[in-house]
Amino acid sequence: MTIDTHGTAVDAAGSAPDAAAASAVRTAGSGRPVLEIKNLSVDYGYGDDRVRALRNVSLTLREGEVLGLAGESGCGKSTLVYGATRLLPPPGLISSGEVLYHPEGGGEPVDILRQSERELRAGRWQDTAIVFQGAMNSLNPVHRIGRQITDAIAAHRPRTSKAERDARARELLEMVGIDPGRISAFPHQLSGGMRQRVMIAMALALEPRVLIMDEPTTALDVVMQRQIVEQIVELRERLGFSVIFITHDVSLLIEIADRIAIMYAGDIVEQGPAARLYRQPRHPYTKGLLSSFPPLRGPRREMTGIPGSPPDLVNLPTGCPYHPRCPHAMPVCSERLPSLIEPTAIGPEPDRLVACWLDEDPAATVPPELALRP
Ligand SMILES: Nc1ncnc2c1ncn2[C@@H]1O[C@H](COP(=O)(O)OP(=O)(O)OP(=O)(O)O)[C@@H](O)[C@H]1O
Repeated sequence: MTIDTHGTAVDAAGSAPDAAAASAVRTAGSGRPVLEIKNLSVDYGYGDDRVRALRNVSLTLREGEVLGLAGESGCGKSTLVYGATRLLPPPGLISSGEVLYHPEGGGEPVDILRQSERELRAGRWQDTAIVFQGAMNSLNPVHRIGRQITDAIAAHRPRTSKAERDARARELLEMVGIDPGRISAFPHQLSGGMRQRVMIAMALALEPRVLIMDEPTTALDVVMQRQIVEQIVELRERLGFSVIFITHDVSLLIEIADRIAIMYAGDIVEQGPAARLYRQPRHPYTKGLLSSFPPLRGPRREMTGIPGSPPDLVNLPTGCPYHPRCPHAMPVCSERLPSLIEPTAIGPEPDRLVACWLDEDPAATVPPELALRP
């Protein structure tokens, strides 16, 4: 057992048995990008009062992977996926960036931010489908669930016959664990978990390559959460789509994600393979998050949480926005914003990016007594 530069215990083989076991059963993606978000910035409102919800965020989703996006409430997780899919509610405004969608078969990527409304509509559901936060409440209460699924299919595939659409709706219900005999049920006749499964069935109706799920299980009890999450993972392995899974519960992501990106105050502060990120979190904020949620399996960790609260996005602190809460803050942290780069202080680590001065410049490491206190 060794202790890394941030004081995290790692075993000699560099493995965390619990998380590694969970990730071993997952299917690895091809590694080819399917969605590339580049330098995306989003503000809500204008002028000095604007909320700087995203600042130059870059993130790549690869074919066939589950990419987890975690961070405290208000850090910009939803804004990132709604911005990337052009579904931002007003007064959200994209001020810069591009979002490249790589079509199946390796054609030229298209920039979603520059597509016409018609092109966007064609791609929605077919290329990228989203299950929104609280989606189960967006089913129409006066229509049977079967009709709501077949309407979604008809809107994109008008040439299909009614019989084909009905058969597909039954198949989709079965796929998400609902008895196809319930096709004539109204939403109020189903439990919350079943309604959420219907929404997932609708999202999968046109076999999208990318499925975005924004806190898909938050409103459900833990048993139902677990069942639905397992189902999504199983469907992903069977159908091969890529998933962006948003949650504030990083422990859940360790179980289901191939890679995890951690957001803080409108930016990504760390990303890497799920098991490695769990075993050896590099950014102090990632460590704080990990100590805020009990692990679902494996040895217990001490739950300490993160002192303080996230910054006001209208008046961000100078330098690294986490420095006022960071137990390792140094003078440089309040002066300059660290870039999201391969951690050089410990030597390059495959597929890991960190935005922290501790990892960027070994010479910047100072004894604790000289560290800047909040
Ligand atoms: N319509 C809006 N008008 C003004 N500010 C907004 C609006 N929507 C979001 N914001 C702000 O943008 C920031 C990012 O919000 P966002 O919902 O993307 O965060 P999140 O990480 O998804 O949070 P949660 O986990 O609570 O959903 C927050 O500070 C929020 O207050």
